[in-house]
Amino acid sequence: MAELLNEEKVTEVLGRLPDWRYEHDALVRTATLASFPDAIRVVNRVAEVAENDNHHPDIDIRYRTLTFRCTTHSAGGVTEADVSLAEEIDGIIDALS
Ligand SMILES: C[C@H](O)[C@H](O)[C@H]1CNC2=NC(N)=NC(=O)C2=N1
Repeated sequence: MAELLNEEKVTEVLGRLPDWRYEHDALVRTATLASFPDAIRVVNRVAEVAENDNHHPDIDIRYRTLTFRCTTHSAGGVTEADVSLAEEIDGIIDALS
């Protein structure tokens, strides 16, 4: 079972992930892209990475604005897998913005 991160560790992680926040047992980030196709390109790339990692974010798509929620469903909260996925999502957004 993946180990849940405690409050102190989550705080430390958020220091490295300035675009993310901790909300209801998940790391959450919102990003607005230049167009709807650009947003979907980000979603498609994240989907490939998530599938490869076997760790999937919740994704909310509203026109150009994406909201990613990273939580480990099987653990009921944030684990290292969510931190890694958040970092990968940041890289994809930076690369496709
Ligand atoms: C069977 C499959 O490995 C599991 O359902 C994986 C898939 N992706 C997952 N993604 C996330 N975020 N949490 C999980 O617990 C999880 N479990």
